[in-house]
Amino acid sequence: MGMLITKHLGKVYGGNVSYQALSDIDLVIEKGEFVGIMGPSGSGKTTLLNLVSTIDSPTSGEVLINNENPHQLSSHKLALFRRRNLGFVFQDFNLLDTLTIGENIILPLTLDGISVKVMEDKLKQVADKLGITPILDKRTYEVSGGQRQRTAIARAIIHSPSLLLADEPTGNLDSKSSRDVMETMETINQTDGTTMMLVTHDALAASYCHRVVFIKDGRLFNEIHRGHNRQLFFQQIIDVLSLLGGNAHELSPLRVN
Ligand SMILES: Nc1ncnc2c1ncn2[C@@H]1O[C@H](COP(=O)(O)OP(=O)(O)OP(=O)(O)O)[C@@H](O)[C@H]1O
Repeated sequence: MGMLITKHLGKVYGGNVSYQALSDIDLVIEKGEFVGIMGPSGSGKTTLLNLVSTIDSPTSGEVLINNENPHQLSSHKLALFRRRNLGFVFQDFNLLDTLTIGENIILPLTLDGISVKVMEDKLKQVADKLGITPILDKRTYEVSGGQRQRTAIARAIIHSPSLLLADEPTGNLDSKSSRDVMETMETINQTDGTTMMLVTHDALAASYCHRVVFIKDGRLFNEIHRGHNRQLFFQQIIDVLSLLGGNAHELSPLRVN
């Protein structure tokens, strides 16, 4: 039984000319799996992420998370569902500059009316796990890009979501910080068993996943599984990307493994 299941999921964007961005996506992600979604620009990756994260609604098919279809919930219940089940990590970190690193991390808990003592304990735990304890009192503009992204990951996991969704988490990072961030995500996946779905153009980032699913023209194209060798997986990812085609600039963020 999958933790995340999409059944015949489809999205047509309306407007003057309607556009079929996703068609018939059947995807099962098991509890504890770490799955990457890749594909050329415009293939529908963000659309898929938006449907799973409930930011947008499907025009056909359904999404089940922990056996529940969030798109059928009332807006109040949906807000609770998101807060309890989902964590989000974005390319541009989405941190608030007026708050410290620590305040940014506990922000989701303040919405749930949790006591200060419990918040402080959780903050300590998560900051230790992510190696950002020394910077908790700094402002977001006083720390590096990698530290900002680790802060964003800390914020995304502080409420122990069952599904962590990441949209190009290494998109604004150099290769060393990308590696740090992906190693952090890998550790969280292994130690907490958090299920993860990551949309990325970055083959290095994708090589940390257990499985990479490729989308082309809004449809599932292929998927490959990682064995024990991440370097080999990286090469296999590059091979599928070249098969998929796309413009040269889409492959430019590739980093050597
Ligand atoms: N709100 C919208 N209205 C109309 N068309 C849209 C909308 N959002 C996306 N599209 C179209 O749907 C297709 C899929 O877009 P999507 O953003 O999901 O692709 P992507 O694979 O994430 O691309 P990229 O890698 O460039 O971010 C594209 O052709 C895009 O132009």
